[in-house]
Amino acid sequence: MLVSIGKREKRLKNEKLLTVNDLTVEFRIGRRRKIEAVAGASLDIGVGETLGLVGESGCGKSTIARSIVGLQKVKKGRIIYSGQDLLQCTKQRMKKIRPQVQMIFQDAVASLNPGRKIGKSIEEPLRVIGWADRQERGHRTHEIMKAVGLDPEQMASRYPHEFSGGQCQRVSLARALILRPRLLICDEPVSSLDVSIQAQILNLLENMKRRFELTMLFISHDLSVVKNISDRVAVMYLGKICEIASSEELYRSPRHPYTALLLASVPEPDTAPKKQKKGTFHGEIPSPAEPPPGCRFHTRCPNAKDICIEVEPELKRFAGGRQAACHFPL
Ligand SMILES: Nc1ncnc2c1ncn2[C@@H]1O[C@H](COP(=O)(O)OP(=O)(O)OP(=O)(O)O)[C@@H](O)[C@H]1O
Repeated sequence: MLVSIGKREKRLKNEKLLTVNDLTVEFRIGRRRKIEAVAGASLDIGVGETLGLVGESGCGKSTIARSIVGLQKVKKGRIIYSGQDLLQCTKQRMKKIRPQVQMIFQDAVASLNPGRKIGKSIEEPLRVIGWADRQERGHRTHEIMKAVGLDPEQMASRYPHEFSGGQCQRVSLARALILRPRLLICDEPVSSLDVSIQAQILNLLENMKRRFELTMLFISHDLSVVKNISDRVAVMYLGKICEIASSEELYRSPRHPYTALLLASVPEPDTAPKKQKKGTFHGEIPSPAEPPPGCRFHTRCPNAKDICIEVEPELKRFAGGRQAACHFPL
């Protein structure tokens, strides 16, 4: 039987596993222009917590995720994992930490080698970190395939093209979990799947979270997906975090006008009684190459005043621990 991570020390829920502090990531566009895809973002995730990260396409969600797993060069900031700054660690230290922080992506099919059998793909991370014993690798592969709902006898020797999108996402989850990570980053893991399959994968993620005592960062542009799976939610706009609150509070009473408009723009299910729309966005998202001064949201904010154009609001903490970066919080 697959042994869960029960032996790990039980930690207090309010202990932070990950703290991202003032993270700034720049991309060079052509020879002269630069964009700040992430502009001083800060967030933290408690041990055993699921933090949702939402925002419109291009706001910097994936760039934060890629920075945490070391796939992205960072200009400035700190990424503290279990008390250690990942941006300052020695190579030796990073070799130990990397297996503990794993990521799954939106396009699971593309993330698999089409010429490699599924069983071998799942086993590969163990080989990479130096597990020499073939039998042990095989055993763990077998067990993790069962855990994610893939029949090892039937499926280990098949190729990715024989699998559906949902099954490929199960395979990438198995590849991530085989290393027994503590932190799992899910970057839009269900966005390309049919709605019925989305529910299955979300349930699987919840089960795996309990079974392996995972801490999760769950990224999606879809607020309804994030709502159910997250304990807390961070909202991002144009490279900045504009609000962080418990999932329940954020959806019940958003404090940042951007969050409120995002929530109002979620389409009602066909069966829901028709309500009057609470508000809609006006204007386009500005280019991250030329972000507006002051509050980056002021060009689209229905409540903007002069100060919003001039002074950038800080991410302030309110009673109950929720945070919002707005001069006139709702
Ligand atoms: N390698 C790159 N080179 C140049 N610009 C990039 C690169 N990667 C991302 N960007 C830009 O950085 C910004 C943030 O991108 P990012 O992918 O992090 O956003 P996102 O919120 O995850 O969006 P999506 O949901 O569409 O993936 C965007 O303007 C994007 O075009």
